[in-house]
Amino acid sequence: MDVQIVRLDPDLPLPAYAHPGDAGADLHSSVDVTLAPGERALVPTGVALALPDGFVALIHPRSGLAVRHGLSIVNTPGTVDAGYRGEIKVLLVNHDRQAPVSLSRGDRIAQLVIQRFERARFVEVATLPDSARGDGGYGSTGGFTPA
Ligand SMILES: O=c1ccn([C@H]2C[C@H](O)[C@@H](COP(=O)(O)OP(=O)(O)OP(=O)(O)O)O2)c(=O)[nH]1
Ligand SMILES: [Mg+2]
Repeated sequence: MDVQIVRLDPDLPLPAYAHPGDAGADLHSSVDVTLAPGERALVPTGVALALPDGFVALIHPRSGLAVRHGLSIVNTPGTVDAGYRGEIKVLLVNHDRQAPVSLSRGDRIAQLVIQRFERARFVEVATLPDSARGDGGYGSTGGFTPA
């Protein structure tokens, strides 16, 4: 599928899939930034998209940065609406308790997953149909015993 993209920062690479079959295209930081433990920052990526109607782009964290540095995204997954024409930004957070995380311009900081979605027409009813789960949730099926 073609998706129109504008490079707001001419020297940065476009988002790219690392391997055939990957769901996420990596987004690059357009700035150098250091996050202290617990700190968050809205990091620009230097690109803007025009998604076709019926599609959404979700901004997911990268697992390697999460494992190695405790780096995640506050509002994960971030939602990029089809009608949004502004710069895509990533709200990074450093969850590490001790170490700051330094990112350089050009680093791959997050990944963009483009999906189709359904638009609901909310039909109000007095009662919902029965289901096997009912209102059970939040661990109703059991969990695990921590070691
Ligand atoms: O991580 C994100 C989340 C959002 N956006 C952009 C695209 C999205 O279409 C727009 C609005 O996002 P969202 O709906 O999550 O934010 P909101 O707080 O509801 O703001 P608004 O009132 O503008 O919808 O901001 C990003 O660039 N990165
Ligand atoms: Mg919104």
